[in-house]
Amino acid sequence: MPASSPAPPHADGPAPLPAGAAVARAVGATKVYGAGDTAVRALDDVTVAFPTSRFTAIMGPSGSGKSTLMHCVAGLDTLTAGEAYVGDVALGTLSDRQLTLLRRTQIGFVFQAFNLVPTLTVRENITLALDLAGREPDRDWLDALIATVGLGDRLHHRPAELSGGQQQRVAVARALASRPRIVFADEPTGNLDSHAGGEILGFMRRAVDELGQTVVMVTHDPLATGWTDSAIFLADGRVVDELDAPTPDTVLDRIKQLGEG
Ligand SMILES: Nc1ncnc2c1ncn2[C@@H]1O[C@H](COP(=O)(O)OP(=O)(O)OP(=O)(O)O)[C@@H](O)[C@H]1O
Repeated sequence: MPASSPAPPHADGPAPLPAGAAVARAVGATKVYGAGDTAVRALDDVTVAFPTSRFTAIMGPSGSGKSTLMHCVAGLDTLTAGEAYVGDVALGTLSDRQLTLLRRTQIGFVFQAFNLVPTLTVRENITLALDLAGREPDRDWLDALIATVGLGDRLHHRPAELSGGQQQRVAVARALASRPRIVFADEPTGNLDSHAGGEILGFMRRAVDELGQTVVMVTHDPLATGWTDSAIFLADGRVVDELDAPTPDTVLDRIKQLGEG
């Protein structure tokens, strides 16, 4: 696949952002679930930015607010206070319909469960969202994706005929098919063995390096963080640390320090 400059969003989308600009960000993000004695402050004044064409990990102990942060920045959940932005659009100003449209056109999702449609082929799964939106896939982009996924000979298979790792590669290709501005991955390797997990992480790394994608991944796994450009650490709903060019060793050290702190 040819190397390319940072991927402009799909032709229907907004103008490309300058290099280093934040594709998505949260400013003073606070999320409280419930009320009164049982209220849970899942996010407590979080300010973070996810720069374009970077692979960022969100780490932290169970219950620290990782998924909540991702869901609020991706427009799947709303904040109690503060604001989340995709590009320069403040999500809190959008109607439900506008939010759905923004998610559909600008954001890709990968979840721990692969969520493929069992009756469709690999190729149909990859282009499903585009087909539903009546949009023509960008052929060169799709070819590059399919080559990167390495499933060119499986395009007419159904998900049940693939291994878990292969199914997740299809799910990642599906998330990238519409050339979203940003891809959010929630524990994408959680259901995979370390070999298949490494393949998925390598694939997302290539999507960032070669296709200019922006990827944000929630993970518990220090090994997975080694594939990313930076790691943000949450604890009790707050950002407590950030690490550039993380390695499994530096991440483990940091987790240990945070645990002792
Ligand atoms: N819908 C909800 N209603 C009430 N409380 C919630 C809801 N979703 C999350 N929480 C609470 O908010 C806090 C943060 O949860 P969140 O799922 O964001 O953490 P996490 O870091 O992603 O955890 P894990 O690693 O276990 O997935 C937790 O205390 C959780 O119990």
